[in-house]
Amino acid sequence: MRLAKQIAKHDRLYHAEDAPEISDPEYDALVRRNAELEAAFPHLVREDSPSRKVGHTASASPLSKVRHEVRMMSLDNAFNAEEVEEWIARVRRFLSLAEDAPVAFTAEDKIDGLSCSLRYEQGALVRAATRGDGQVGEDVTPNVAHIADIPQQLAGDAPEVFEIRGEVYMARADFEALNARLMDDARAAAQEKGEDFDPAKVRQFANPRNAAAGSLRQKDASVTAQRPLKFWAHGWGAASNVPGATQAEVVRRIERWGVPVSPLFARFDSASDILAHYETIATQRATLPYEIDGVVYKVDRLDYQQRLGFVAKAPRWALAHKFPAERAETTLESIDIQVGRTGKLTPVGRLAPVLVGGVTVTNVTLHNRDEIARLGVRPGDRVVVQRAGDVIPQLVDNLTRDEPRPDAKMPDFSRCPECGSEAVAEEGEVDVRCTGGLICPAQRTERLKHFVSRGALDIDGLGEKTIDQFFALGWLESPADIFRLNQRREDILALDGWKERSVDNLLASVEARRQPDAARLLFGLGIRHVGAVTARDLMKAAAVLEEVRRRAEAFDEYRRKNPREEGEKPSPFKMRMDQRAKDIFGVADQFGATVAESLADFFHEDHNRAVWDDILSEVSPPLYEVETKDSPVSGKTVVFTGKLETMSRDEAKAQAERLGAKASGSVSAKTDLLVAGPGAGSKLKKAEELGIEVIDEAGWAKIVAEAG
Ligand SMILES: NC(=O)c1ccc[n+]([C@@H]2O[C@H](COP(=O)([O-])OP(=O)(O)OC[C@H]3O[C@@H](n4cnc5c(N)ncnc54)[C@H](O)[C@@H]3O)[C@@H](O)[C@H]2O)c1
Ligand SMILES: [Zn+2]
Repeated sequence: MRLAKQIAKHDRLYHAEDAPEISDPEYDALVRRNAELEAAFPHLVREDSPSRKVGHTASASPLSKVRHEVRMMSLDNAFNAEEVEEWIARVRRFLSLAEDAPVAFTAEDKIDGLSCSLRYEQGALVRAATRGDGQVGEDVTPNVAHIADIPQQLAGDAPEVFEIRGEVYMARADFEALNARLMDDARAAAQEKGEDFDPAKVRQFANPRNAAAGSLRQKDASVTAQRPLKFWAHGWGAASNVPGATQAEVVRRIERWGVPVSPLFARFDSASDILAHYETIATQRATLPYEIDGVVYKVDRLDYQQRLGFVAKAPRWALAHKFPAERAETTLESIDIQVGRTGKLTPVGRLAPVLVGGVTVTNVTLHNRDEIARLGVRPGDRVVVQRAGDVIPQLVDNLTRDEPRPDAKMPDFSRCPECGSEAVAEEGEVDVRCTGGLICPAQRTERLKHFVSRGALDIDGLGEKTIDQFFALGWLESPADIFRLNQRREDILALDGWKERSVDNLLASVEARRQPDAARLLFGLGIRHVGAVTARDLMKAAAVLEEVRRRAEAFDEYRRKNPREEGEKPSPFKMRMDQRAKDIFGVADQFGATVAESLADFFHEDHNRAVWDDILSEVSPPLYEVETKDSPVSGKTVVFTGKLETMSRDEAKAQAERLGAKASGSVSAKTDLLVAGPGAGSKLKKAEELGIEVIDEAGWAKIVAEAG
C-alpha cells in the first residue's frame, strides 16, 4: 500500500474510530519515512499529503459539525536533543536574532488525550468542539458539561470571545477502573441473558487516550457523564482580546479564570533550561497520575509567535519533544542472512519501521540460529524491539510465537548468500561460516588486508585504505592481483595522492615479496585455525606449499572414507581423527583434527584451489627451511612452562626454533632445558627430579639476545 494511504488509514482508525491497529512508535516511523521521502522529492508532495493534514475529518461522525474560526493545529515532533537544538536554531534564523539575543520558551508536559476547543463568550461556555481535521470538528458541548475541570462560566473578567484550547484526558487509575467496569458490565449482561461469557470479546480501551476520546465523542452525552474525564488548557484559538504579551502570561491568566493547566508548566530563559526541564519531566513520567508522551516547547513572546506563523499543519513556534519509546512493537517482515568480514553468517531481522529510542529501527540482529530458535521467531510475527541508549536494537520478545506459520520463509544457513559457497558450523559451535574465503565478496578486502599484514606477507605501503580503494576500482579481485599491480602503474599514478615515488615504492615492496616465506604465505591465506605458528609447523614438515595441499587432500579423502562409525563414541572418533591428522601432516604436539579439517575444507572448494594456483603462478617461495642460528641451544629440546611475562608462548617457541632448538610441550628424559615462569608446577617438579637444567624467562632472554 502506498505510504500516504497507509498513514491515512491509521489516522482514521486512531482519530475517528479510537481503535488504532498499530502502536504510536510505528505510526511515527511511517510519518518520518514519508517526511524523508518528501524532503528528497519535494515536487512529488501532494496536496493531500499526510504531512499537511491534521487529525482526521469529522464528516462520518454522528455528532454535529463545528467549523473552527481559527484552525486547530498539530505539533511538529523532535525525537532527541539535537533536533530540539536544530529547531531553536531555525527559530533564531527565522527571526534574524543575534547569536546572544535571549529567547524565552515555555515548557510543559505533552499529555496524551484529545484536543478540545472551548468557546467562551462573555465568560460563558457556548461551544465545545473536537479538533477533527483542524478546520471542522465535532460538537461536544453537552458532553463536556459533565467534566468538572471545564467551568461553564469563567471566573473574573473574561474577554468578549475567548477560545480556550487544551486536552481532555483520563487519568491512569480511572482508565484502569473503566476497563474493569466494562468487563464487569459485560459479564453481568451475559449472566442476565444466560449467555456464555467470553472475556476476549469484551471491547476495552487500548490506552487512556483512546478511552478519553471514545468517552467524549459519544452521541449520547449521558454516556460521557459516567466517564471520569479531566481537562487542562495549553493554548487558545479565536480571541477578541489576548490578555498578555507572552505565552506564560496568558496561560496563567487562563488558570486564574478557573481552568486547570499543567502543574509542570514553566517558563525558561534558555535552550539548556528547557532541555533540563525535559529531563525532570522524563524522570517523573512513570509516577504521574496521567500519561504523557513528551514535552511541548513554545516560544514565549507572542509577537515572535505571530512572526513565526505556521507551516503546513503546525506552528513554527512550538515543538513536541517526544520521549523515546525504548521498547516498541512491530512486525518482523523477513529474516535475511548477512555475511561478516570473517565469513560469519548472521541472521538479520527486517522490521516494519518503528521508532525506538528516538530512531527509526528497520533491522535487528538475531545473532545466530540458536537465538532464532530461542525466540521462536518467523517472518510475520509481532515482536518487541528494545533499544536503550546507544545499544544496538534487540529483539526481546515474540508476541505471536504460538500462531502457526507453516509458510514462513526461514533463512538458509547451509549456503553463503554472498558467494554461494557451502557454509559450515564447527562441532559444538553455533556460528556458521562461509567457506568461500578468498572468493567471497563479503570477506575479500578483509582477507586481502590480512594477506599483506605484518605477520603474513608484510608488504609495505599497501595499507588498509589503499586496499579498499584498489578493491573498489576492481584492481584487487584476489591476492594474486597484488603481484599484477605493476601493470597498473599508470592507473595508480592517475589517482589523487599518488606520486611517481610513492607508486615506485609500493611496486618495489611488492616485488620484494616475489619469493615469499612459504609459512607466511600459508598464514596469509587466512585459513581458519592456521595461525602463524601452525603455518610454520606445517611448512617445516612439508617443505613446499604444494605438499601441504597434497596432505590436506589426503586428509579430506580419509575423512570422507572413514566417517564416524555407527556406535563409535565421539571421543574415540576424535582421537582417531587427531592421530590421523598428525600422521598425515607430520606435525605432532598441538596439531589435531580441527586444523586438518579446516585445511581440508579450504582445498575442497574449487574456488580456493583456483586462488591458490593463481598466487603460485605469481610467486615462488623458496624451499622452506627453518633458518637456524648457531646458539648454545642448537639441537637441544626446550620446554616452556609457567607464565611468561614478556612474550607469548608461541613467540617463545618461535625463538627456540630460530636458535635451532626443538620446542616441546612435555618434560621427558629427552628434555635439555626447562624455561620456567611464575606458577610453574608439575613440569618444574619433574625436570628437577630428572636433573634437567632449569632457567627463568630472564635467563632465556639472555640466550636469545646473545645469539643475536
Ligand atoms: N497508532 C496509530 O495508528 C496512530 C495514528 C495516528 C496518530 N497517532 C498518534 O497520534 C499522534 C499524532 O497526532 P496529532 O497530530 O494529534 O499530534 P500530537 O498528538 O503528536 O501533537 C499535537 C497535539 O498535542 C496536544 N497537546 C498535548 N499537550 C500539549 C501541550 N502542552 N501543548 C500543546 N499541545 C499539546 C494537542 O492537542 C495537539 O493537537 C502521534 O503521537 C501519533 O503517534 C497514532
Ligand atoms: Zn561467502
